Amino acid sequence: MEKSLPLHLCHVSKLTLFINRTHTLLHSIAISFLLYYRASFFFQNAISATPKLLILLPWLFISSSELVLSFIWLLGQAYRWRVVTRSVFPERLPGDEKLPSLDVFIFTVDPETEPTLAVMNTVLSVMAMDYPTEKPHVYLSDDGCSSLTLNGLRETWAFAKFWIPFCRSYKIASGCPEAYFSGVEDHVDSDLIGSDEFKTQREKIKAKKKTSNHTRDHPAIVEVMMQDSSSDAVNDKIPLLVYVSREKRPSHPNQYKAGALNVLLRVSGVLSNSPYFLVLDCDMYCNDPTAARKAMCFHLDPEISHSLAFVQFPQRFRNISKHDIYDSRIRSAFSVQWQGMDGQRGPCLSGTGYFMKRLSLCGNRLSNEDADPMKLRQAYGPSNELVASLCSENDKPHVMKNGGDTTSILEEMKLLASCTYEIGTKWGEEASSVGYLYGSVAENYFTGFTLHSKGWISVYCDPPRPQFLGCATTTLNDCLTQSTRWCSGFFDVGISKYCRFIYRPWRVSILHKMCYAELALPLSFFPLWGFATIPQLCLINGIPIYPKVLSTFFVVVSFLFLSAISKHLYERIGLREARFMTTNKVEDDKKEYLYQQGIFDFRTSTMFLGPMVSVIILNAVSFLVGIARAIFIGDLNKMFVQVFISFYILVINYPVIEGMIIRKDNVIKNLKATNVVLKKHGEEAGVDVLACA
Ligand SMILES: O=c1ccn([C@@H]2O[C@H](COP(=O)(O)OP(=O)(O)O[C@H]3O[C@H](CO)[C@@H](O)[C@H](O)[C@H]3O)[C@@H](O)[C@H]2O)c(=O)[nH]1
Ligand SMILES: [Mn+2]
Repeated sequence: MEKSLPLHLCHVSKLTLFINRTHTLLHSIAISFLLYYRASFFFQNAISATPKLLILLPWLFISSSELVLSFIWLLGQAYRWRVVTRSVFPERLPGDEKLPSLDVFIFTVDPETEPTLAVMNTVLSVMAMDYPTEKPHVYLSDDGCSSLTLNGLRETWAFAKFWIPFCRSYKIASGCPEAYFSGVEDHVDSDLIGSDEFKTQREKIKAKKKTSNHTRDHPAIVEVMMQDSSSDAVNDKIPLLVYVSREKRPSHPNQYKAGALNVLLRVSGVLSNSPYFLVLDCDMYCNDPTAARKAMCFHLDPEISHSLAFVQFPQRFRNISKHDIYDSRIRSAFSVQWQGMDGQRGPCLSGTGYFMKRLSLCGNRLSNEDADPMKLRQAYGPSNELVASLCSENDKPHVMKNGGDTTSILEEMKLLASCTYEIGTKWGEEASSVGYLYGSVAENYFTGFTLHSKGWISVYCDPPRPQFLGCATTTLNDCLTQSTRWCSGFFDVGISKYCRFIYRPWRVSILHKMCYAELALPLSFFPLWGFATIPQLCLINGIPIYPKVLSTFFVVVSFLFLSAISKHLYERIGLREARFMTTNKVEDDKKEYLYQQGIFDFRTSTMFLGPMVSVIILNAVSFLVGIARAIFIGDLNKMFVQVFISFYILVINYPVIEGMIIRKDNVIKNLKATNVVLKKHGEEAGVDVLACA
């Protein structure tokens, strides 16, 4: 009886479905009216007199902006079409002995920006997961090849022998020591911290830290930490822990995280070969020991298991402030888009916090007739051990435990982690089924996308307690660096032959295609620039480009504005709470203070600040000109929408204006400097513009 109960349920809220679809319908009717209004202008002008270029050009620009925005909006509706949520029942899983073994991959690259202590906390948190003692195997990939990280891992191994039995015995809610002990800092003796002894100790540690290798030219290093088989009580056993630093040579491209992922796929293949693996960024500790069991509720469900590639958990962050001024929690992705995609073939691969089926990346095509060792070697490389692991039954105990030859296995793993191993093989090759794909800095998006194209599905699991907690980017500079990397990564894929609409178009539904296309095509810059400059320049020059107040089309424009804003607020507030430049995870007290207080930190490059400041100056000028026109010429009726747009842009950018004019702190230095430079350059141009008006 118990067995027939489902392991998970999928809910579709009828109310949300109704609201979303009605909104889509009404909004698209209004858009059609607006497009009709624009088209009729060109039509009338074409048959009447020849329109002046000065009027035609802005109309053309604003019409194309509206067209592009409508297209983006239309793509975005795919997320709203069928939003699903899921619940899981880990207590209904089969007994511990029937659970599959699980490899865990953790990645770190630089001990300077990714503090070793935080990485070790992540390692311990997964080692302490509530999963049968011998089944998880934890691998740490260190792309920085730092002795600090390796020594840290050795220490962690020693500490784990005490920590993990403690967590198991007392059912500690989070296996991350830092999270568990936080609060203890309050009791730290401040006299001790001020003492000379403390200072000398700190300097010693600092000096030790500097001895880290951190090089881009080194051989592979692999170290396996495991208990001897004679170990005592079950509760005292701890998972296998492996340190891997792949070989790096300046002459060989390292393929960033995708390269590191493929090395761990191979190394773990010969050592533990678990049928599933969990991928975590170094800052994402496991916040709920039952996370793996929750994922198994999907992977072990016979109904979907054969086609399920991965279970994605949302990225949640431990350092989000009340105001969250930079939207560091990435609400649209994890609260709207992924749920919407889950109603189709499944969410995107988010890079961290997911449980992947090994078969989907290694050996998808391995039907019996294909399992020719020669062919396998061509695809997977020369390692016999690896080919054997591909052919063997999954879930086998790892080789070393069975008394295998330790040295030869270590040598094999070093071969698998060498930078020449992939030459001539199919690793990372586009459209092969071998490993993570190269060619985009957003390896997660690219790989997830091709998995979906090959017919695999994914599910999104978002339980109330965050399963994994990471460190969000909390400075403007980091947020901009991160989104630039993502956009260029997505765009690389979007404009390649892997464009969602042309790559294997028959494999996925039109709605799922639309979701992927919406992410891959960063077109919003075009309407954004259009709306931030065209109505304003026209206002300054006295050219009306929107309907008069209280005309029929004015109602259409107002409806579109209110409909867009209210839907946005409903989703964000009402509903629920090209080089891989890694983000900084060091908590800087001053920056952290600003973020927590909701104070914008403008210490970023003028490349980002320049456009922002110019737009604000333009909108301020056009708003003032608009008001002056209303008073002296009395044409507010014709110009109302344009005056309103300028005003609205100024209101939503208030923090920048505050930084430019009111604030005196040094955090806004760059902004002030940009402002001064722009003013100087703008003065002459500004005179010209005003002269035209
Ligand atoms: O050459 C590299 C570069 C990065 N990393 C690791 O990749 C992870 C993600 O890097 P981070 O700087 O934190 O980037 P984020 O923007 O936070 O990462 C998101 O976006 C990436 C794709 O751009 C995905 O790979 C990540 O999983 C996803 O969390 C970190 O653990 C790094 O240590 C490596 O192992 N090797
Ligand atoms: Mn990160």
